[in-house]
Formats: sequence, C-alpha cells, structure tokens
Amino acid sequence: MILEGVGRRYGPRGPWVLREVGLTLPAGTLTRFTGGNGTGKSTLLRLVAGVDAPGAGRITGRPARTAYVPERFPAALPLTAADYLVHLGRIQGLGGREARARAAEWLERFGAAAHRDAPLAELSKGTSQKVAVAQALLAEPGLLVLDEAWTGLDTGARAALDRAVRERVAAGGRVVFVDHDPRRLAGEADAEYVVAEGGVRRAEPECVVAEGGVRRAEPEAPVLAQVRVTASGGVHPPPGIEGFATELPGGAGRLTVTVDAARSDEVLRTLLDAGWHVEDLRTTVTAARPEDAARATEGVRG
Ligand SMILES: Nc1ncnc2c1ncn2[C@@H]1O[C@H](COP(=O)(O)OP(=O)(O)OP(=O)(O)O)[C@@H](O)[C@H]1O
Repeated sequence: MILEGVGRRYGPRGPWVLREVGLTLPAGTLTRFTGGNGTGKSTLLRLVAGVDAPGAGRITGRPARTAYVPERFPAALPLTAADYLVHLGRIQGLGGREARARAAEWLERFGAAAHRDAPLAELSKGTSQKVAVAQALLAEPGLLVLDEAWTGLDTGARAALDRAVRERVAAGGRVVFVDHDPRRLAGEADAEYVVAEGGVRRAEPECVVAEGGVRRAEPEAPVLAQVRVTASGGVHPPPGIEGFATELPGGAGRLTVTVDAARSDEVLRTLLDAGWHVEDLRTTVTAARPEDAARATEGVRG
C-alpha cells in the first residue's frame, strides 16, 4: 500500500494539516506513528484507513478488508454489543453464522463476553472500547488501523490487543497504530514515523516518543566491564599495577587488582612477567540498568 504526495486540509482555505506525505506500508508489517498533540496523526490514520479522502495526492493498494478503531467510538447505536458486532461482521462479508461465532470469540478474548446482550449505550467506557477493537478484528483485516485503541482497556484486554496485532502482522496484514504510551509494542514496529509540521518523517533510531511529543532517548546506559585478577607468589605489585596486596605467611604476597576489561591482557602479562601466579580471573559488569549488565556480561563471556 502506497501514499504518494498525500495532503489534507479542513475547509478549502484551511491550513494544510498534512502535505506531500509519501509512505509505503508493506504487507506483514507493523507501523507506528508518533508526534505531538494536534500534529495530524488521527488525520493521517483516517486517510490510511480510507474513512477520509486526501485533498491532494493518492493512496493505492489498500487491502479490501480494512478495519479502523477511531479515537472515539460512536457507541450511540440502538443495538446490543453482540448484535452490533454481528451486523458489522456481515457488512465486512462474513456469513451470519460465522459473524456470530467471531463476535462471541472476540468478546471472549477481550473479557467482555458477559456484556454481549447489553445495549451499546449502557456499556462502560472500557467495555465500549473492547467492542470497538473487537469489531475491527472480526473479519481478519488486511489493514488494521488503531488510533489510541488501547486507551480505556484493562490490562488483560490491552495484552489481548497486543496479541491480536501480532497475529495480524504474522498473517501478512498491515497494522498501523498511534499510542501515547511509548512502551506499547516497543521494539516490535517494523517502521516508526514522526508526524510533525505537516509532514511525516522516519523516526531516528535514538528518538523515542513521550506523552505529547518526541524527546531524545536517554543516552544508552553506560556499561563498564572490569576484570578482577587475583594473583599470588610475588612480593611487590609490579610497577604500573595498583592493587590490593596482602602479606601471606612466608613473606609472599597476594594481590587483587581490578582493571577495565580493555587493560586486562596487559595487566596479566605484567603480573606473569614479574613472577606472579594468577589464581583467579573474574569479569564484573556495572551498568545503570540490570538488563544492560546481563547483556554485556553475555558479551564478555562470549
Ligand atoms: N474534522 C476536522 N475539522 C477541522 N479541523 C480538524 C478536524 N480534524 C482535525 N482537525 C485539525 O487538524 C489538526 C490535526 O488534528 P489531528 O486530530 O489529526 O491531530 P493528532 O495528532 O491526532 O492530535 P492528538 O494527538 O491531539 O489526537 C488539528 O489542528 C485539528 O484541530
């Protein structure tokens, strides 16, 4: 699916909210859009979903089955949750029996089965949102567009939606999403774009999105690998080596020296040349975050 020179403004004299947007959304990919408030993310998602048409440019290759979860769910319809889903399933091309089965399945997956016969207007905000995401997943769309679709869902339903997104991508669908939480599907998107100043640009790898905008990522936590060498048999630490020496019975010493991993070979050579016997060698990794330490330790071991 391709967007070429896409532009959108509201009203013939309104400012262009988006201009000259060019994007490719390949099959089997997850694409994230980020950006500050009012930059045009929802506008872009409506254009991608096809519920709004561009004022300039063109969009080609949109899959026949496209589903969209808008920021605000229009829940004021005189239908029960299950009837609404069956109705939408039929519109999306499912047979009656299949639509009913899928509606039940998705209400179950999002933990809303108990509300299947409740009128939409009586559902809580969270349950309405479950129905909104369920309607989008009913017919296994080739394009799934999610505008803050996780907002209002409980933890279990958010995880269920994460899983559903992965399933869609694995099945060859395109999933496009905006979410204010930078941890949402973090590291899973195939492409990430920032919507800003009417344009869309590829997010730089060091950019992460914070609520309400883009901020620079924290610099990578410093990872420091050190080697602790314990040696014995010498008397004085050799020149250039500062360590902790203790006297052993008989006048010999034991030396413990901790050096940066990069210097460890040199220190070992110096100790051996000076007649010390190396008893023990340990690598320690210091990092601000435990996961960095674990990763670095693996690297050092390897
Ligand atoms: N239907 C509309 N009529 C007129 N202006 C609109 C309409 N929809 C959006 N806009 C304007 O277009 C701009 C972009 O809005 P949009 O909702 O796409 O941004 P957004 O990045 O999704 O914002 P947010 O993060 O606050 O949801 C805003 O200035 C908004 O006021």
